[in-house]
Amino acid sequence: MGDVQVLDFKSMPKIELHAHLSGSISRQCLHEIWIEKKAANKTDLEDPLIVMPLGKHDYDLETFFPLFSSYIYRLVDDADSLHYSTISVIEDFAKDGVVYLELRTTPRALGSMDKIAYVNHVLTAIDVAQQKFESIQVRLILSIADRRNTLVEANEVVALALRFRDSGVVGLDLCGDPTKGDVSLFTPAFEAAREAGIKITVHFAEAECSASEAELETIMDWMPDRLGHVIHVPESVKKQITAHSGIGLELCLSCNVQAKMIVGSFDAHHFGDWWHVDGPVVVPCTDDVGVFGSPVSNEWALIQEHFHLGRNDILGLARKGIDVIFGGEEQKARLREIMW
Ligand SMILES: CNc1ncnc2c1ncn2[C@@H]1O[C@H](COP(=O)(O)O)[C@@H](O)[C@H]1O
Repeated sequence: MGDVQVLDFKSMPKIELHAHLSGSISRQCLHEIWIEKKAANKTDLEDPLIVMPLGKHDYDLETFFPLFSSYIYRLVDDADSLHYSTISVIEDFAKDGVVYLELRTTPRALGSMDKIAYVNHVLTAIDVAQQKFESIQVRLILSIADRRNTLVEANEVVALALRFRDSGVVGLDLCGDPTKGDVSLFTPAFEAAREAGIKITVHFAEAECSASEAELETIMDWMPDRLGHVIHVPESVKKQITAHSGIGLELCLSCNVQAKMIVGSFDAHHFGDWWHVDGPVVVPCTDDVGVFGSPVSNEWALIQEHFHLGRNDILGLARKGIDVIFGGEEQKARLREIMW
């Protein structure tokens, strides 16, 4: 396909289904929050532009997860910064041409704000942002974000998803450092979610240590609607996925390359194995654009460059993503109208 873009990927109306809220905050936005807090004597953290310099995106799994506990969560730690950063993230996606966004976040208790209030604050910020940036519609997925959580903690997230299901929460996610924990502990929580009709997406085979057949079988038994990353998948499980018509695969190219989660670079990404397979639906996603620095328009440009998809392949693939959103029939109809 050469280096001529077949499409203006920024203008192309796009879907984004795998974006972690705290990892999607731009460094500029973190910097603005820091300036305000510094002036009000509310932080002793260093400037985010020093901690995470602009242009630095080569975080691997060892350096990536501590960014949250050691910095981002300590800066975004109250209602004002949560509100401001959520709106900023949505603005960035809207300006990149995303017309439907499923953000995901881990309910956190922040000072006097409990987890219920956290979800409420994020949903309020989503409402405000949707009014301001009319081209984008946003729904929320709640994450069980630490594989070391207890079943009680996981059940708490399921209860929150149920509580807020009529206010914009559409699904449940399992994420967190793949080198930690035993996912089978969460089976009752995911079974309860499924029985209640909550859509499920799970980080799947992200690292070799989280890709044992036992772990992947456990997750497949939860009957997830979508899988995230899908990297170290043994042949037997690949067959299972292929046979599962309509399962969504949220593939995050830049994240996987930057974090060295795959061997080799973009050309070696498993997007190449999956995008044309009948049955599963591949959706290119950013994961943590604030960290890895590649907006979803750029993910599409990388796909065109490295996998040589033509205009019709790209538009067809982008439209197929509509089938695996969690946002319901009304959103699907809207997207079928506006996507190219
Ligand atoms: C390599 N990619 C990834 N793999 C697994 N978990 C990830 C992730 N990227 C982000 N998170 C999870 O999302 C949280 C931040 O957003 P929220 O505070 O929830 O909005 C992180 O703490 C991590 O648990």
